[in-house]
Amino acid sequence: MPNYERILVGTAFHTPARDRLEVLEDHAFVLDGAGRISAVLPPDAPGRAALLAEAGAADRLERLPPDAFLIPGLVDLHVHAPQWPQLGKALDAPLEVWLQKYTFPLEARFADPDFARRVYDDLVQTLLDQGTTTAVYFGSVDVEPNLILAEACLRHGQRALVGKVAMDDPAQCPEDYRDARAEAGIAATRDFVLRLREMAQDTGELPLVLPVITPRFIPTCTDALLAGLGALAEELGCHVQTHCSESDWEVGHVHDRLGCTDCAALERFGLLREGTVLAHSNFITEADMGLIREAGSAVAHCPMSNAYFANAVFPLRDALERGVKVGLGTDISGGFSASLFDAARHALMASRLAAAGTDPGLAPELRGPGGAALSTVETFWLATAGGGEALALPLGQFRVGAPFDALVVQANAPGCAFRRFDAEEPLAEVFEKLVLSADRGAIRSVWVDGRLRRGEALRG
Ligand SMILES: O=c1[nH]c(=O)c2nc[nH]c2[nH]1
Repeated sequence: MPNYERILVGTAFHTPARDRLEVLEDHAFVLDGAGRISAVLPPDAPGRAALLAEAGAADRLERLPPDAFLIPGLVDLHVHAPQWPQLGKALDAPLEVWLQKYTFPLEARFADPDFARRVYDDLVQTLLDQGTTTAVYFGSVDVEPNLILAEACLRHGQRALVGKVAMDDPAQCPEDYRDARAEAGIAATRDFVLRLREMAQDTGELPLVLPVITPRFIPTCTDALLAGLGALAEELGCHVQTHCSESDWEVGHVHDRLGCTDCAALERFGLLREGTVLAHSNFITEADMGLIREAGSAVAHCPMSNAYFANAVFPLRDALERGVKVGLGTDISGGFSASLFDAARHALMASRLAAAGTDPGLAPELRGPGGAALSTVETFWLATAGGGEALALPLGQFRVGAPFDALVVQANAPGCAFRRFDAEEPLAEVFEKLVLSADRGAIRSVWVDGRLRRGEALRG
């Protein structure tokens, strides 16, 4: 029998492949002392009854109540932490105006550590409450507030990748909110990566918080900064994140300046790597998809902010069929919801509109570009295992050896639309209802790295 620290027993849903739902009915999830899954035992596993009896006697057993279900924790690939105070504000402005008028001045305020502490403490707790067990954060330009953000993630137990935003081009960045020069931005990024690694090192094999090298996007970064950060990512072996091909203005800017697409430029600068997360990528070409796939990079699909800033719909089906790794981002605060469930539902709706077309004046066969819309199973996969795959980390599904990052989702919670009236309702249908209707009120507890981080412990 496996070594164990805790055992949870209940019915779980996960998607080990993009189009495959697995219902693990009445399974026992055995967790080791490091918070990893050491075994997943079906009801008829030999020796299971004795193991559960022993764990119960040792007060190490938890059983899900009726109509509660385990799912993998949600992976949000794109969050701007310092934009939390302006969620929902000013989204009618185009991207380039929104950045200069609202966003850069707000991000600059995080140089005040008290403000950073107050906002980040609230953000991390709120995202955990919404079921986001892994968040990939853009921070701000100054180093210290990003360490405050990392510290909040460690304290509350949220898995995170945290990036110091690098931006140095005086033509696109405010005087008082940018890296002074390319060399200064590279040195500050190095300092941040090393200090964060030191802060997070004692949390086991896979540190709870990782650094991510974060050139904001090509328009705000000089060539020297982009090349220097590419070399630094290689030297330090870091994840990378940036925005890519996100709007007509942005794509035009890159083309006029560098004579190529964002992806081609990022590849040249050494920034397309395994574990690179490219937010948006709405205008990527077939050749760009090949570059992303070959590099092992991934797209953070952000359907909410795309609806405001993109002027187009991300070609999700095409990207998936060409083998591009894709996960989801809320894109707080270009996206107006903190919930990755909302992001998943917006991805589903965007894919349906893209598939069917939107012009009622056209005959149905002429209206849409064709291609299949997302299924509910694929939508859930994007929010969980797709995010893990994008980060090249063992997240988003219940696999032996993986950290136990999970949510207990309760049907019939007061005030919540995820309902179940019929105990005979097939579990695959309950799963569909969960994906499309569960919200904050249905999330009963949140586990990260095998530890309960939010909500209530269950009884053995
Ligand atoms: O949605 C976005 N939010 C941002 O903060 C940003 N910066 C560059 N491009 C961006 N897009």
